[in-house]
Amino acid sequence: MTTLGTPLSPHATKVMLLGSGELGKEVLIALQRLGVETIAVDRYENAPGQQVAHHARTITMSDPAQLKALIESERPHLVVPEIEAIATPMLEELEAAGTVRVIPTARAARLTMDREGIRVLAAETLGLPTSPYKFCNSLDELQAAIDAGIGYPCIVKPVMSSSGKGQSKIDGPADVKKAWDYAMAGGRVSHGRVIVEGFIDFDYEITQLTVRSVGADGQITTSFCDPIGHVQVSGDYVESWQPHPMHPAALDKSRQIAKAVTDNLGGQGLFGVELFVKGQDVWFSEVSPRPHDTGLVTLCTQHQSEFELHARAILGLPVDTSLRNPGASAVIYGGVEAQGIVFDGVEEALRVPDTDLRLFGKPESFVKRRMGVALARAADVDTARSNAKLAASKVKPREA
Ligand SMILES: Nc1ncnc2c1ncn2[C@@H]1O[C@H](COP(=O)(O)OP(=O)(O)OP(=O)(O)O)[C@@H](O)[C@H]1O
Ligand SMILES: NCC(=O)N[C@@H]1O[C@H](COP(=O)([O-])[O-])[C@@H](O)[C@H]1O
Ligand SMILES: [Mg+2]
Repeated sequence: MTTLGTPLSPHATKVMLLGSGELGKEVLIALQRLGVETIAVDRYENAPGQQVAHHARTITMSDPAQLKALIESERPHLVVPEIEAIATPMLEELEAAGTVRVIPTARAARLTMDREGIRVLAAETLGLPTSPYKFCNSLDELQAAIDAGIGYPCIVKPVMSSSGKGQSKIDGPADVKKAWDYAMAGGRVSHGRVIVEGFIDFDYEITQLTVRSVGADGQITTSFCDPIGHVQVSGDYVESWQPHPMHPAALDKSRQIAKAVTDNLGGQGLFGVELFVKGQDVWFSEVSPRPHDTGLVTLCTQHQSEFELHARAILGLPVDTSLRNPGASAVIYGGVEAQGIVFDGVEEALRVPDTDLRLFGKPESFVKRRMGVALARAADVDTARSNAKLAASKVKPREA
């Protein structure tokens, strides 16, 4: 049984988010609605989630000493990683010492912190279908891996990166050095190591949101959301929709893969399992042990968004993963490099029928930084997609 306290009192239930971007902001809001005291941590001041939490802290989360000092001084009941680049071995240490509970588990945070841990677990330990892959520490090793069987086309990614940073496709020998140099410049924490993956020529890709929560019998139970379809450009999501129609056999395989991975990672919370689908074949790509960017669409499609599902699941509360109506999301990029930008066209955007917006409030804009998202609900996914894209296109970020 879960007992919740009163924020800012001696009996508060305290939750600390490590990473407080657009996804964390929505989790923090969901937690606040349940009367949880929240601590938003990020690498820079005024991160989106820091603007809505009870407490804001700014540290280098990849520095184990800083992370330990912060957790020991704040003493949260739960620590919720929201990005990958965290000193996860320190989280394992603190969890093992009984200092804190990490969501979903410290081991899951470590395994998914870089591409190597999760890929080896999925492909080699669990035997799930994935793209062919090899890890490389130098340009020479990369070329050798491609020549020895990965072949062309292939995709190179820094082992530690997200949202497509440092990722590029190699179509032939002329692209190899460019891809290596780009990966070295683009990782979130520079490591000098990349994964090269054989290119999967999929029909479509989905995110299978999967929730591990406590059921009425006190046991962990797994529930699935309707599949989310999405489009990625340069490794970053630009559009998503729910539900994505699927052949029953492909859906069944997707859920078997999602169950196998999330059972192994364990703990409580929501996971975003990324899958490639061609006909009835399904490949595992990667998993976030936390809400997924493509799942922003659930803010307008489900009775409980992926953020509310995460909040409920981690607190041991019941969840409802059912779809309310079809919908879509479309990303709004900054388009400019500037601090404190302004957004024209918000009114025009919201005149598009059945739409909504999230402007994340990031203090600094970059050309390809995600600054907001348009959401649209409709009777069918096609209408929702075109309305979400239309609404997003009306919003014009510019320098103030
Ligand atoms: N082996 C592959 N074959 C074909 N397409 C791929 C492959 N790997 C990645 N992609 C494409 O690039 C996208 C991003 O890849 P991936 O999810 O590995 O990157 P990421 O940086 O972790 O992104 P995010 O953090 O947004 O999930 C995929 O969703 C897919 O569209
Ligand atoms: N694909 C992972 C993802 O979307 N993560 C989201 O982006 C934020 C970082 O944004 P930033 O790079 O603009 O600071 C993260 O904090 C998280 O909310
Ligand atoms: Mg991904």
